[in-house]
Amino acid sequence: MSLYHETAAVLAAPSSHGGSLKSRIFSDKSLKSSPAQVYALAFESSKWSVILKEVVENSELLQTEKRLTPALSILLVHDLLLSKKGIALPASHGLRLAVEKHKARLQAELTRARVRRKCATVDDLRALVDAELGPAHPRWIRINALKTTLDDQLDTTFRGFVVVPSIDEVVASAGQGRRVICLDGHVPNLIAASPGVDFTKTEAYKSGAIILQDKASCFPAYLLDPRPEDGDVIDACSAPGNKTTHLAAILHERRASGAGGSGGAVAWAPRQGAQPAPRVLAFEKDAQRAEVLKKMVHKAGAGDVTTVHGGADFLQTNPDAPEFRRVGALLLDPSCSGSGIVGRDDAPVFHLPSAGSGKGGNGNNNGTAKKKTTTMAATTTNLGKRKRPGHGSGITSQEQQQQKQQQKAPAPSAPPDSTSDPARLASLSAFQLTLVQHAFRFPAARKITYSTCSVHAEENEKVVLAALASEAARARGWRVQRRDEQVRGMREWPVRGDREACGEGHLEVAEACIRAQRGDGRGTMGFFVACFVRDGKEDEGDEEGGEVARGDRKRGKKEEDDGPFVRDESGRIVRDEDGIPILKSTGKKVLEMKDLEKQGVVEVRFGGEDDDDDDGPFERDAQGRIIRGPDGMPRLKPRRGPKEMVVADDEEEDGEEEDDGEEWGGFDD
Ligand SMILES: C[S@@+](CC[C@H](N)C(=O)[O-])C[C@H]1O[C@@H](n2cnc3c(N)ncnc32)[C@H](O)[C@@H]1O
Repeated sequence: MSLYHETAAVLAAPSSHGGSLKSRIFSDKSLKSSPAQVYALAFESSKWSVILKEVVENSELLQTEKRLTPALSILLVHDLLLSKKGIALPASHGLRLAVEKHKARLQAELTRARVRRKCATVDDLRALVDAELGPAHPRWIRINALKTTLDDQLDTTFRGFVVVPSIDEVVASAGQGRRVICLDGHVPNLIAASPGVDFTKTEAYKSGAIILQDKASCFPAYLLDPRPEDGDVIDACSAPGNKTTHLAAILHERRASGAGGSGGAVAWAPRQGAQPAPRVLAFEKDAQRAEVLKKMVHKAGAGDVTTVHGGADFLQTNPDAPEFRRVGALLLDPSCSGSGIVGRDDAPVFHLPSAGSGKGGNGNNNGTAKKKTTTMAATTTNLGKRKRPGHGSGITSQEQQQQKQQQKAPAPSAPPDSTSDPARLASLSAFQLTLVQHAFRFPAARKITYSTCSVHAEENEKVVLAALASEAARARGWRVQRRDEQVRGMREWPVRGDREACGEGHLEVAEACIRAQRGDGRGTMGFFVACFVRDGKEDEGDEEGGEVARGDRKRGKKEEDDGPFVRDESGRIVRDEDGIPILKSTGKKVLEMKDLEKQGVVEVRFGGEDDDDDDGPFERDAQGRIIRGPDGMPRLKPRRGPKEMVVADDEEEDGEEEDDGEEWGGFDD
């Protein structure tokens, strides 16, 4: 069967089986054509189908060529008039001949359709069609610190890309054929690149030096902020492993920079020369998915620091077992409804021409569906939800593979398109709550992130509130990590939890929760994350684990007594926006973010959204390159004029910060 017949068949299949258009195509083992080609043709033709329907109807193609079906006519006319390569069939193929002999007439109808829409050129018309799809989604690329550095990647993979200061410019570049990148202002080592640029062919991608990972999906590991003195880190629900490798990369950077956290001391490796270095313990219940996880861990170079527990149910672990006595942090990213990614793969409506209508039929359509339109989409694709695929060349099968891996896996038995089913939501949230409560029981644990790619409060804020109210939380002193305690990028991220879902009595919890919304211009998918912390007066674990944890905190306490810097109640050094510790001697006190903003001491700037001047909000060196901190985070320019930061001379000169290995933490509290 030809590409065109296969694509027409896919578009005709009922969407109630197999999920989105993309997942149906890529999971269809019977396809002879490349799934990427089928998807690109289906998507692009659907995108143009309102216009092509007019062209086909007004040219009376279907009346003349009886062999053509309405779906085939749209697909073939699309390629004839709009694809650079033309119809992908041999020159003598009957279908190709049937359409090509009407080329002049079809071309003339396309011109009329363009003029009706007041577009001077086909490119203008293309821009109009693209604009109807809504904002494009940037390509998010995490630089894998286990294998490379941001600088190396800027010099290699991204050589020739223009660095722009805002995500808006990245998104806009989609329709301009430009190759631009923006260094993310919230998550270190993260780059947003022009939509549609295919990185899967690059050496960096193949070697694991760069990882395609949505920005929001980078929040949990960054928010958890694992530090060597935290000990081992559990990733409870790991496959395919993006967050696992992110955790490993952060730990690696912390160790490489010799930086500890609040106390500045590296607790594990150097201690009496005997303690093993902290590890990431990655659990994955599904044995098949665990294989993907293992591959990903290996490819990312995280194998040395990661232990994969494949086919292992995290809920069956015994938190008091000796192997977990050093677990100080956990990342929980359980199966969820996936409602935050619903629509990500959906195609535009596929409009079909009527076989009976001729000139004058729908000639005045102006870009939206008419009542008379036969929309196969009503039964074939999810209506109204749109997503552009890889721009231009279409999405590749490798990309698709990775995107599929990156998607939250619904519970294996879950039916597709059931992201809002109340019974399923209830069962998912019960499972999610159990998971959090289980994590609370790890004796040396001090911080836990909980995340989903769901938009439903039932799986998000409600789980957090229920977990906080549980006996397990109260017994061990778990609380939510407040916004002002979070790492800088997360503190400054503006989209917070659902206040209504939290209720008047829990607005601090809502503020502590972090959300990301698809389609709000920030370029992320729908996502949720919150962090639980405890201060550690309660249970400290078994003898050895407890002893180690106590040792670490003692060191922290000593530094608190000795050190010259202001610390927060968790013992972390309080810093200004440039990462400069605040001296006790200056008398500055810890303030709420809003107070700091009001006073102009802290400026909340992210992703270049607040672009001060021509070259963006970041500091640059003499060559114009953006200056970054050791964690890869671009350095923000200091405020100017009356908002200028006041930095006391002695703070700048004080070498103690770097001496005690605090440099890394410069941007994170
Ligand atoms: C949302 S996905 C995790 C995505 C992953 N964190 C990432 O960023 O690449 C959830 C995973 O948790 C696994 N899972 C669900 N319940 C589990 C359990 N009780 N123990 C371990 N893994 C579990 C699922 O099989 C699925 O692979």
